[in-house]
Amino acid sequence: MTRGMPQPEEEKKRGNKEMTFTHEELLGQLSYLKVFIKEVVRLHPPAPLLLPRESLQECQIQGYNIPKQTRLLINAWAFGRDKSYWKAPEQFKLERFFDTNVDYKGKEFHFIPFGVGHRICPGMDFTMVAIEIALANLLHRFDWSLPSGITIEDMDMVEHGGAIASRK
Ligand code: HEM
Repeated sequence: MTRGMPQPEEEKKRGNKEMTFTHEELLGQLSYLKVFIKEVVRLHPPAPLLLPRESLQECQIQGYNIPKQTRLLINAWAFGRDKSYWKAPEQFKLERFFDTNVDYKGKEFHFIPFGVGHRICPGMDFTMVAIEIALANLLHRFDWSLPSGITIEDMDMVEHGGAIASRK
């Protein structure tokens, strides 16, 4: 048991006897949750095009001439689904993160849901902890199921394009 977790008596009252974990089990589940959140932001970065940038001077990138003051959008959504970096990129697969250090902190350019470089999102660490706490509480406190008659296949997670990701 960890501090803050409901005590067995409390669990019994709620008729929820199976919800007590050893410290190791809890840590295992929390690492699983972290990887789960990583996979969500890989496939669905909340700011798919990051923030717009502007070139300060004329330059050439891969043979393309980029004039001064060109507005540049970086498609982080596409990087997260690039076949040359991710195996079966369209699949939601937690395993892809199990034995690797690939992270969203701006070192790997194919995984940049919070941007990269000196304008990287300063709220990144706060956000990831906040999502983890909120999700852990929702999962712990409620029994989740789809409404009757609805299957996973019926859930359409397709997003509409735009500055902020939301479902179509
Ligand atoms: C899921 C949550 C969030 C996502 C996906 C996100 C993502 C981003 C992205 C992609 C950028 C642009 C980085 C770039 O262009 O390289 C950014 C910038 C920024 N974010 Fe976040 N963000 C999140 C939450 C937050 C929170 C909670 C805060 C504040 C507490 C925050 C504060 C900022 C600020 C101030 C910038 C501008 C940084 C700069 O231009 O120097 N963000 N964020």
